[in-house]
Amino acid sequence: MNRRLPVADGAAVRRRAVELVREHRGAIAAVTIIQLLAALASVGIPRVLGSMVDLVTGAVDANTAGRLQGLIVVVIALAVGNAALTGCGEYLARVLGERVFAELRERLVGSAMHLPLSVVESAGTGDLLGRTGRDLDSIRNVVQRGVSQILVIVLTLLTIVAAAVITSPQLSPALIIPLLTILPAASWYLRYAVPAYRAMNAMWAEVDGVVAETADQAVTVDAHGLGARRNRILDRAMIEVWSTEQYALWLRIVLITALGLGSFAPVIAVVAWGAWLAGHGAVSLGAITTVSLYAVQLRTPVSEMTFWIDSLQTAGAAMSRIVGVELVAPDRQATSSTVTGRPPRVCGVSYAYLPGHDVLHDVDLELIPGERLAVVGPSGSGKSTLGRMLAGIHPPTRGRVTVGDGDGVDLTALTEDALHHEVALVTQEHHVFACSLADNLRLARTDATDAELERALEVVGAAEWARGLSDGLDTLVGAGGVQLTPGQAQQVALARIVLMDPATLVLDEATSLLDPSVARSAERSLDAVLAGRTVVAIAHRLDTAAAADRVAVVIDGRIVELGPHAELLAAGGEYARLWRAWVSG
Ligand SMILES: Nc1ncnc2c1ncn2[C@@H]1O[C@H](COP(=O)(O)OP(=O)(O)OP(=O)(O)O)[C@@H](O)[C@H]1O
Repeated sequence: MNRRLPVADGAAVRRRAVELVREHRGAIAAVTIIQLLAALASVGIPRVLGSMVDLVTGAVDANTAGRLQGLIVVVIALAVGNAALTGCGEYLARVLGERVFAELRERLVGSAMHLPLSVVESAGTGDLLGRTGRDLDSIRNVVQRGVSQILVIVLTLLTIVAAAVITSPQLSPALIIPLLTILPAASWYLRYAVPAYRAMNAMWAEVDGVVAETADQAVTVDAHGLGARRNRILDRAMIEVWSTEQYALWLRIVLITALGLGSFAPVIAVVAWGAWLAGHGAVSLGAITTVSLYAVQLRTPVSEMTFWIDSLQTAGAAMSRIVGVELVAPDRQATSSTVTGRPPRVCGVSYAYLPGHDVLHDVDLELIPGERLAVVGPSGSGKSTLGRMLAGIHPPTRGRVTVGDGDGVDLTALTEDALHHEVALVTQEHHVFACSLADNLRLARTDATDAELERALEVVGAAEWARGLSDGLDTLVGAGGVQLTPGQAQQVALARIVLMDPATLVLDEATSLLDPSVARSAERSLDAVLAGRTVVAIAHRLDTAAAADRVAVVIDGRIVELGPHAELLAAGGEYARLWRAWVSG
């Protein structure tokens, strides 16, 4: 079942925006004051030009030329002041925007890193990738530039309207009334655009998910000839994206048309109404010049407003998906970090990936310190799920998995560091991240020294090839760097385990996917890592079980047999049956 990550509602997004404004109120106030001064300088220019018109159309005397020169100097000073203030405001706004965007990005990555695994698995990686990629990109421009631009637009509009009223109360209605026609168009647009953009982003996430999953599982898709089916799924998703994009485009066209009319109408109305008033001697030519220039000045912020209203809607929809990631409730609460004694103990544990569908039923299992326990059973019986419970990856739906003496501490009550010191899971996935070898290893323990990294590589038999790398531990590995072989990648994964130094290890078929020549050296590396630890090996190959101290047989989510290989064989039950089937090939 695919359950998407939550999407925050408008109130939660507004709360987050208010929080951001509060955190950066000093910088926002500085930008606002500077942009307000720039807007005042800008509306001052038409006012002075109007005075110049009045000066030359009025009675000309000996002082007129001198006064004209003085006004020209004022116009130039206002223009220079406006340019300087705008530049300064823009610079401060950009710095602020970059800072806020970086904070948002870090917070999103932090929330994503701590999402419960079960939530990510159920939502699909596409949804999360969409939020950390496309959604973050959609808000980038608005946060980095938009906030200051919107501030400039609002301040410019308010200052122009105020200046028009002050210049000529009779003329200003011709500027204000046509401008107000924009409001119903904008509010109509906002009502329909937000849900449309939200749906569009969700559909894009679907497309991203299908593409990522197909690329990720390319070998399986190829092997089973699933290419055509995957294409059909992608086509269906793209058709839905296309129709939502088309609808959003139609909304945008209506808005652009309305704003275009709304920005042009004041110019015509001011000139026409001004001509009528001037004919009746109610206003001067200078006042008409000033207010007409204001009407022309309005056109730029109004047309820019179209762009930013649209960007704000996309960003608002993206922001609700980004804030949504923070709303996922944690599946654990770290309360205790010190544990001593016993390895994990499973008490009455049941687990359901989907509510009401238990895949483990009331399981009890007590590990003996230092033992090797093999978990065997048919495919789908719940072995891996039990392994994940023992490693503290999923909290049990019912029951407890504890470590330590006495009553024990729930694995889910441990901090991440404390949990990794108690138990770790080794799977077949040995991802090498695109960064230095040292950083790859320090994922396990951030404070490990170079000497400790080298020792960990030594333990897993990787010291020799690591020393041969051009920059040693600082060599870039993974995509774009030195490509490690599957065997080396596994050694890196095992070296991480050495650095974590967990008391118990859960191996989920750790070496079964490697080719036999690699598997032999990998097993040697693995043996070195296992020494001195309690080990739970989830095994497909029953020779692993024969070599273990005890074997747990899992059938239909229950441990039906538990004991040493020889005892279970002699008992002639489920294990004996599995063993006979395995031996006969
Ligand atoms: N992420 C998941 N979401 C939903 N169901 C799951 C998930 N992972 C496993 N299951 C189901 O839980 C049951 C137990 O699966 P599990 O992988 O634990 O079995 P297994 O014994 O390890 O199987 P195998 O030997 O094939 O790996 C199966 O029915 C499986 O389909």
